[in-house]
Amino acid sequence: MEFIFSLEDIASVAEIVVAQNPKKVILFHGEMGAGKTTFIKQLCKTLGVTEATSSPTFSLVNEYETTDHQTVYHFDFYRLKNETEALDMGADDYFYSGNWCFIEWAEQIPNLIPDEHSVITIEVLADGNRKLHLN
Ligand SMILES: Nc1ncnc2c1ncn2[C@@H]1O[C@H](COP(=O)(O)OP(=O)(O)OP(=O)(O)O)[C@@H](O)[C@H]1O
Repeated sequence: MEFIFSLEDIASVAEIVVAQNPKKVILFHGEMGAGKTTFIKQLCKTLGVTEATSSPTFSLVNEYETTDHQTVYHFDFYRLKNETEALDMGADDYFYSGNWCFIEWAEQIPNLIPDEHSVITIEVLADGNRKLHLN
């Protein structure tokens, strides 16, 4: 499933993505600045996170609660040194907890990703719009 969208349409794209019943562990692929964090923030809103969301670039993970008491974890492994560091912060426990796990730079932890996951790839188009692919 593929969408082309700007920031104006991001909420409707996030709604469609959630309606597709993706796996709860979702890997986000895309170059720096592609819009991974922006889309994850929107997904959080769509799921019912009301508090402000920010990038977990330094903390590795941020945790949010939705109004209907679902838990959402947002990971950014860009600065991770090795997979051991991810195990030390309890990555396994998070990934198999049954909660939403949105993971940026999962390429850094190839051996820790559960088999059951979805992938969202975001690409920047020449006109500045984004192309999102869900599988
Ligand atoms: N769908 C979109 N249409 C237009 N601009 C967008 C879209 N999504 C994000 N942007 C813009 O792209 C910029 C980078 O977005 P963002 O920080 O989410 O990228 P990222 O992929 O998370 O980057 P990084 O890997 O550095 O964390 C922001 O200025 C944001 O407003």
